[in-house]
Amino acid sequence: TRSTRPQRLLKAVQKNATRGDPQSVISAIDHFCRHSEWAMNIGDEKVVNELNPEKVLELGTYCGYSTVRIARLLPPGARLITLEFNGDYAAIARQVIAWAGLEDKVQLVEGASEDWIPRMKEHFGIETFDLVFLDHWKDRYLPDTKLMEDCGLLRKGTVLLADNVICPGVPDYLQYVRNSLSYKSCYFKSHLEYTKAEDGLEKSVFLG
Ligand SMILES: C[S@@+](CC[C@H](N)C(=O)[O-])C[C@H]1O[C@@H](n2cnc3c(N)ncnc32)[C@H](O)[C@@H]1O
Ligand SMILES: O=C(c1ccccc1)c1ccc(O)c(O)c1[N+](=O)[O-]
Ligand SMILES: [Mg+2]
Repeated sequence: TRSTRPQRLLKAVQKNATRGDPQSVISAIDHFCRHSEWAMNIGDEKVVNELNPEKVLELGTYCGYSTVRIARLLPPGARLITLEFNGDYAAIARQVIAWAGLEDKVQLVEGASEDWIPRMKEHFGIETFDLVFLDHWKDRYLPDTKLMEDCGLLRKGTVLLADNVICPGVPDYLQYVRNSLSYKSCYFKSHLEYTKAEDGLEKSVFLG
């Protein structure tokens, strides 16, 4: 049977990237997406860098591209937990993360955000997160944000970084973080990965 796009993306990484070199993994995936097949990775243009998080939560792993982008910048001891409920994607992502040599910084959990957000404390010993990257199905951004609030996982200063707030768009989430007195929100205009369509990231700081 025909291979899947994530399988072809992984082959491109194993062919073109150097084991243990996260930047070469990122470049190999960007090249694959520009010249072979578009894929829904955040891409190389939508970037916010001034963060120095110790505890990061990523919602939506897919093939692990953004996982590698974030984890490669984490200092020793810092860690990223990434949630992916599609088993096929999770299997590919594990191999991409391993190829980048970042297994020690990343915990990939195969499961749904709504099931695992309430278990962060008892299962991972995480009290609060410094950074949450929202990039899973767009109808989950708002309910999962409220769930994280209810579970006490956000502290004064926690940064929520949301992809695709314009394309495909997340109107209910945007309205919430931009109008809630509990967040200071700002928009980083960019483009939908590997295209000229407008998109951008919304950075929202939880005020407690
Ligand atoms: C856009 S892709 C993630 C892209 C990745 N963050 C990157 O930039 O490389 C969205 C992923 O979220 C996963 N997903 C969607 N809803 C989810 C949920 N509620 N819990 C866990 N994973 C979810 C999908 O299976 C898909 O792999
Ligand atoms: O929803 C799509 C989508 C819709 C239609 C076809 C392909 C992808 C998408 C597009 C760009 C993204 O950065 C992204 O995170 C997603 N997503 O699925 O979460
Ligand atoms: Mg996205």
